[in-house]
Amino acid sequence: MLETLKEEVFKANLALTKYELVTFTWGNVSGIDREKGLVVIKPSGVEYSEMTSHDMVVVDFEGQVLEGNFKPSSDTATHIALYQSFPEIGGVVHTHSTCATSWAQAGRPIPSFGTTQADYFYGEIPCTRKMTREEINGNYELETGKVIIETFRKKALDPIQVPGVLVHSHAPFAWGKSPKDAIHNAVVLEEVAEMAWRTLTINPRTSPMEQVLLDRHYLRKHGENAYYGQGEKGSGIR
Ligand SMILES: O=C(CO)[C@@H](O)[C@@H](O)COP(=O)(O)O
Repeated sequence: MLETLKEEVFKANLALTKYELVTFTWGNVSGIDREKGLVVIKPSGVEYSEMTSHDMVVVDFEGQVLEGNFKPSSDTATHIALYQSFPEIGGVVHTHSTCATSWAQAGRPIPSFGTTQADYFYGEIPCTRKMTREEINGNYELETGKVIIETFRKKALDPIQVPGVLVHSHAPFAWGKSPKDAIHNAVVLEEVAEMAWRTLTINPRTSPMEQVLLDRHYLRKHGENAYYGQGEKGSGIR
């Protein structure tokens, strides 16, 4: 079942190690088949070096395992909540990458200080509120998804324009049109988290970049008038 998507999700999970976004098994990637309404996700706690594409787990929107020899990632309910609320996304990544996680632990959004971030995120990378005791002791992973969605709704953010978030006291989630695209955004998120930290170390009073520069960089790579790269006008960066 869903062999192509399994291969795609497996390769994306391996990319987490290639880009040094995970320690041990602290991360997961999933992909969705929107037509079938099924999600393919990494098995929980299985070493990346031992994993094969056949170990990927197929779940439905209720989190029921339809195929797979392993239990799905412990974060499956968060991934499903994001797929349900953000209908345009096709892949989700969760990591505990060092710099992005440090911002999440500090409970601070990552300001848009420069064009590296502006090329991928149309503004700051938000941080959720702290989760309540009831949320943590309840259906924790589902509630994690809900607090992300609440953050985007309250700030009126478009998940396509801002393809990632920091979960307070936890770590980042990123997403994209596909599992590969989500990995791309997770890599950028970690890079800009480190750059922002260093920027504030050099100058604690650094202000966010000018809106005109943010617009110029984001919009030349995304949207109908995008012109960056080799594709047709409007095809965007990837
Ligand atoms: O945050 C955590 C654990 O606290 C998980 O995201 C991480 O360890 C990955 O778990 P899975 O192997 O995907 O179940």
